[in-house]
Amino acid sequence: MDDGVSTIKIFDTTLRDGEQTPGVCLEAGEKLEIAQALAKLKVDVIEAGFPVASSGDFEAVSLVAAQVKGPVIAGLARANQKDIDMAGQALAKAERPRIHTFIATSDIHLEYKLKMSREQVLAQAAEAVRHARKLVPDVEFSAEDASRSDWDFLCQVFTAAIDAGASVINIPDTVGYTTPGEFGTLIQYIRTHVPNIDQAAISVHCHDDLGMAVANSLAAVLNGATQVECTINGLGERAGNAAMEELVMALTTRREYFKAVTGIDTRQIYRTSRLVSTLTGVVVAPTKSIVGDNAFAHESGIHQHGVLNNSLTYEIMRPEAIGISRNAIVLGKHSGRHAFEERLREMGYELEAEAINNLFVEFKALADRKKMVFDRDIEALLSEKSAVKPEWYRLVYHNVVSGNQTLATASVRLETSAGILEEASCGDGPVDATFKAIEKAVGFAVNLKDYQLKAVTAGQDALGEATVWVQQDGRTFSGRGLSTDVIEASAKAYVNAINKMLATCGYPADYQAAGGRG
Ligand SMILES: CC(=O)SCCNC(=O)CCNC(=O)[C@H](O)C(C)(C)COP(=O)(O)OP(=O)(O)OC[C@H]1O[C@@H](n2cnc3c(N)ncnc32)[C@H](O)[C@@H]1OP(=O)(O)O
Ligand SMILES: CC(C)C(=O)C(=O)O
Repeated sequence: MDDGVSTIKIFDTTLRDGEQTPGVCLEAGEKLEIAQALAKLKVDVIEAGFPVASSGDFEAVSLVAAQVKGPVIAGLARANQKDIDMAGQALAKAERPRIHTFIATSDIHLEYKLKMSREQVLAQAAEAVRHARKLVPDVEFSAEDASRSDWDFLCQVFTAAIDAGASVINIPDTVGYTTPGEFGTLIQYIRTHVPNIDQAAISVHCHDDLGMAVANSLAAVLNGATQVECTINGLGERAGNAAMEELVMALTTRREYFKAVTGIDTRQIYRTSRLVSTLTGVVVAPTKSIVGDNAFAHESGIHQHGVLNNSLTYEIMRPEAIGISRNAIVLGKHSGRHAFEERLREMGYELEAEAINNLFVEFKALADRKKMVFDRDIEALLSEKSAVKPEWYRLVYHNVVSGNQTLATASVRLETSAGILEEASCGDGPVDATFKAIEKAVGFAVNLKDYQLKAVTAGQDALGEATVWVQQDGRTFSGRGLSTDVIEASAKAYVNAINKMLATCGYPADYQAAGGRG
């Protein structure tokens, strides 16, 4: 604490707990891209994954550890030697590695899940921290399901973990069960009943099952927690985690109340939210606080009147504070490179000259098809470029004949390293016909789980953004496509999802057995 104002560390777990959102699966390259955005946002800790979970996650944590500088890079590990060793290896190249080890402390988890006694859990927690400390100097210990644990046992476990060398003790509300008043009291209890608490930082990790993850985290801050764990857009297991943008903007907007600051560059919030939404395929609800489309929109006359006179009448923060520009210059096909570059800078992007040149070419192509190019269009172009695209297949051409009296018929041409594939198919509407033609071209059955289409901005000439989810080996992969032609956007999204699926799972076994065709 300094002048009564505490500094709250932001521990971002978008890449670990956020990836536990059903249907989300990020490749190593996608995790790296999000981690780089998080570093720009100036989070204090990036939990990059759970290295023992899969070779893909091990690779992702290693990549982030090697390439992302600035924040502490953490890897999760159960309280056992194998997990901790794997985490240590994955973090080997990190500037500032942290092993985050955990074990449950609630009786319900001990009895039904771990089948361990309290004494065993206590000993295993201490042993795990001791072992992790042999590998890295910074170890975080979490007592899973802390909020439903016996408070005195919890304090014993934390005391042992700190004695064993934990630098951070984390108090998760794993199942989103607690309430702000109760959680604040628990933090106070831990502060007064763990004798060596001064040797460790207090962290909290709240879930949103009852919609109180952010409120509970803030109650913890008011009671002495100095690290909060959270995710972009509130992603996470079940109903998700505390949303970083909400926590940070609550602390920023109500600074006089919380008497706390973070090191976050809030102007990076909006673009990070968009990037995470694009790469995870999880759409942000329009009414979502801070980053939803409606967060700064005013529908009713009385509100509009007030905002026109002074935005403070109905806005408690400025959209510019999170990186949304209110009066953006609208760019069009007559706009030049200077205006385009200036707009990118205002939007918080710092791109290399070559990247700007490439983007400018795409911007001009879009401006030819669309009267006005808005910030959201530019973001969409940027996020499409950013999405990792292992290009097994590339859509070169598509054509559809469709109508209310005609059976929709589509033909597609795909390029692969082995040459050109062309196929045609009928279907139940133009999108179905196109997907069927693509499926015939690649030569294996694709398990389509979901499909979504939305306009990026308003107007008949708006860019259409298609998202497609496909499944293979029990895993879900999302693909995204962008075009003013919604069938083309859909076809691109389908091909992108197939490419991502192949990058992780390889070709389906029956396809390989049949000799393939790509
Ligand atoms: C609250 C949280 O969010 S915790 C993080 C949750 N995230 C995940 O589980 C995602 C990644 N998980 C995985 O990929 C797999 O579950 C793995 C690789 C970790 C383990 O897979 P498996 O070996 O097949 O075990 P499975 O998941 O079925 O069961 C978990 C095992 O870990 C044990 N376990 C669970 N938590 C812990 C812990 N914190 N410390 C030590 N052991 C634990 C369980 O008792 C069970 O042991 P058992 O196999 O001897 O019965
Ligand atoms: C591993 C811990 C911190 C966790 O994710 C939880 O308890 O929800």
